[in-house]
Amino acid sequence: MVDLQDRPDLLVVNGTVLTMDEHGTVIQNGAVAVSGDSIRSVGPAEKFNIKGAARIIDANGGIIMPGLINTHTHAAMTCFRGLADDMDLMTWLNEYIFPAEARLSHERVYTGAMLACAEMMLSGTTCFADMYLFEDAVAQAAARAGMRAVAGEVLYDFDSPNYGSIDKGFDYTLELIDRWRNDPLITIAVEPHSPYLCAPDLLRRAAAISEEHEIPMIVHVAETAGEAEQIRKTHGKSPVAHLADIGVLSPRFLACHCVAVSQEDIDLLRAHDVKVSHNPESNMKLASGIAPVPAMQAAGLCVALGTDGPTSNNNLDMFMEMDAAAKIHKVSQMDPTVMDAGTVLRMATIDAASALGLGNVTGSVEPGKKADIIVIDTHKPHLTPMYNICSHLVYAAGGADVQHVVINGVPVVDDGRLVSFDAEAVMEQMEQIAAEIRGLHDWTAKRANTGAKAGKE
Ligand SMILES: CSC[C@H]1O[C@@H](n2cnc3c(O)ncnc32)[C@H](O)[C@@H]1O
Ligand SMILES: [Zn+2]
Repeated sequence: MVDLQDRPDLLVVNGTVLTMDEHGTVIQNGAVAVSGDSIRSVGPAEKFNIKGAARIIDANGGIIMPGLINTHTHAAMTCFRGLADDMDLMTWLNEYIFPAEARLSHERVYTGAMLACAEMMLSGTTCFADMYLFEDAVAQAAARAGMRAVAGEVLYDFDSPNYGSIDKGFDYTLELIDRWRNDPLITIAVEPHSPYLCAPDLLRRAAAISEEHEIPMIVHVAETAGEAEQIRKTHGKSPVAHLADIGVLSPRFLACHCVAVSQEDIDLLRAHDVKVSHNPESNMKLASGIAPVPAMQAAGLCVALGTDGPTSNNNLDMFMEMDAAAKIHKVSQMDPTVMDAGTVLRMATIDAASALGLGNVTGSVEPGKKADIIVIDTHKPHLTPMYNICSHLVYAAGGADVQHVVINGVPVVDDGRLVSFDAEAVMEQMEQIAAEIRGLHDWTAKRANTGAKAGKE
């Protein structure tokens, strides 16, 4: 018997536990005991006194595993999902997204982020890293929803609709750090947008804050070849070499995308122990390219997964992201052995936690870690039979198969229903925001994706 002197607050039983610990331990008919916000013990079910638990979650023969971690998104961009698709990054940003974002407010970002939290929790994501405007609203939304989040206000060289000039942007970031310092769910990061929108001085100031407060620094890096070209023209080197030269790379630096990087760039990233967030669906949708992830992993880099914002993906489902990550590199290298399912699962769990500096907090089902746990219902036609758990999770399962979600010891999705807040009310508020956005412009006049040319409309 596992020594459970006190009654656990929660016992998750009757499932296969995929721990994602360093040995890749899988426990058939396992159980996980939770006390307060933390995992107390993990093992075969027969070692637990089931009657002793205050609350029981029955996994019903399914999979008990760590919650998925989305290492790069712009959650509140749910406000603009589907507003503009099928165009390149710069057209999309300059002609559609920036004009729409000029009307953002704290309240709208809060609603957009709440909606994103509902979508993420229902599809098994327990933690996300966010970069956006009015980021205090995102932190408030995540805390209210009961989600773990790493949140950072975007910083760039021009005036922001939130804080105005860059000095105020740094003040805003420092206030966020102060306000959320002891929060159980929220970590603040410093988040300059990218080397193409941030001068070296801004990037150095951000790096100093990251170092002083020991918080992540999250930056878009080498998302497209066009961006790399622009940096080469301005600074005479690649975006990664430029960042290394100005002295801002560190183990706390999370570089998002890293599509347009060379082997020398990869070696530089490794030398500084920089972490990478890979966003394959966004990179495909915006035709940005394919990040050389197998080469990064071969060099020993920690590469995690992220969806990017819900306007460039267009969903926040990490199961779909895992599927895409596993397949895109196979076809690009014409080699089906690259990016196997187990590797991809690590990128969405334990490697993602490490990339965010949360490796001791979350990302695996192990005693002492916070109880961020999901249960997958495998009693479904598309998951029967199950020869290999990792294979099913990456190639066959979807967010809709998530049955239970526990974050920081609190059940937030129960039998497929969100229980931590009223998602219906948030959807109604979002419809009001959308009505105003629709009224801003004749968006459809510019849009190329109506299918009209093909005679579909
Ligand atoms: C990310 S918050 C700041 C700013 O960036 C815009 N943005 C959204 N997605 C992307 C992307 O993939 N690359 C670069 N910039 C992006 C967002 O709309 C905000 O204005
Ligand atoms: Zn992004």
